[in-house]
Amino acid sequence: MTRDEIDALDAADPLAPMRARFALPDGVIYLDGNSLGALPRDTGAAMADMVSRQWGDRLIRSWNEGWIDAPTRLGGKIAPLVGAATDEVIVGDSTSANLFKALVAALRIDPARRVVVSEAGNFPTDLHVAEGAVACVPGAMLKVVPRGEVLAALGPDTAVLMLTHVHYKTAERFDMPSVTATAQAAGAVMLWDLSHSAGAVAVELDAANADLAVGCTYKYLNGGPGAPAYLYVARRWQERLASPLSGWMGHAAPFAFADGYEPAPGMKRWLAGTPPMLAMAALETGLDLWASVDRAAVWAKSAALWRIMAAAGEAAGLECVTPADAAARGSHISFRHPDAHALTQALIERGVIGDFRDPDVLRLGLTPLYLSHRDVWQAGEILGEIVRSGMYREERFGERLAVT
Ligand SMILES: Cc1ncc(COP(=O)(O)O)c(C=O)c1O
Ligand SMILES: Nc1ccccc1C(=O)C[C@H](N)C(=O)O
Repeated sequence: MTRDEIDALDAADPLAPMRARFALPDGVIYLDGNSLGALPRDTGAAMADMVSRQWGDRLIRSWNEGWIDAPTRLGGKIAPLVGAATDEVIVGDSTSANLFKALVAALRIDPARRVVVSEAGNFPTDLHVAEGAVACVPGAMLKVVPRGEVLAALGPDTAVLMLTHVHYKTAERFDMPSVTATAQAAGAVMLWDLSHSAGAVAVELDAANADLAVGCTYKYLNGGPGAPAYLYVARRWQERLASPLSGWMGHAAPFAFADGYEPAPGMKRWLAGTPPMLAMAALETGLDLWASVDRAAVWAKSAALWRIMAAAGEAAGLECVTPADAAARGSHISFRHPDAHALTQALIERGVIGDFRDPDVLRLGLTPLYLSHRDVWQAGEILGEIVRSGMYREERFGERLAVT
């Protein structure tokens, strides 16, 4: 594509005004919003209000002025982004903690079903938490198989199939409706991790008849570092499942201060402790940005940005490990290269921030809310220059960072 064609795409982009809603540093093309989303301009003021007015002035009265309902209110704001009803999503804890709650609850449905099936190479926390969850349920075990074998691994002993919808490394996307149907036909419950999906691609949990889902909010939802995660429980499960982390905020009447636990109706039972209100304030600002956004335009732009970077990678002779079919991938693009770490560092030196995924993947996040077509095109030009010049082989790019 020529630069004029790229500029024409930006001129016609209905999402172009969203760029001004984010505070991005000058001289940086940020292609890591799939790891830590950018800072919305309104977040600072919202947090200042939270600190000085809500906490400082209103003090404990704030719990009755919007705080106590924040987990369900924010869940309701995430719901349309994942194709759920507002009363099927709650915000709280981390994705890891929500995975644990969902897995143990699913393992308790039927004592004859004791196996959690998942994909080798899934995001590590999913597998690590599953290891921990099966250790808490007598007789339970984890079966991790290659991606192409997950459906064949389902059997009469499978309690739950746990998969990440869009793969963190390759961006490969499972077909949610058909995988969910296959798991359920085998008698298993389907648990999706939507961390790389929500805000990046269309997700229709209810239409796919999903059972359980979790996801993080600090990537495409721009909630801030370590922002609270979310949990989805399909309505038909809500009165049948209970959280193994039976804390007082999930009690039917927390302020009755009873000794015995009685789960709250609906999604509130999945809360454990007190919601982190400072973090919730930042997250709510990120979520509110989505209210006015045409989601179909976001999914279409994700695909268009991807094609621009794919063309640049191809021109530079890079091996793309992300599927070309837009329906079979998420919003990021990954290239395999033996010097992927050095390439990532060289890009960062040139102002293009992407990331490296061990052992050999350069991963570039293409967030449609705040990236222009020109940004992605320019990043692609810089990537081509770096590859062709071989400058990434210079010694200074050899040092490994602790957090990549
Ligand atoms: C698929 C997936 N699951 C879970 C997580 C993270 O979980 P947590 O927020 O608990 O660290 C990530 C990324 O951080 C992820 O990519
Ligand atoms: N939470 C983090 C903290 C520090 C550095 C990265 C992360 C990520 O979120 C990584 C991301 N989940 C990934 O798909 O690689």
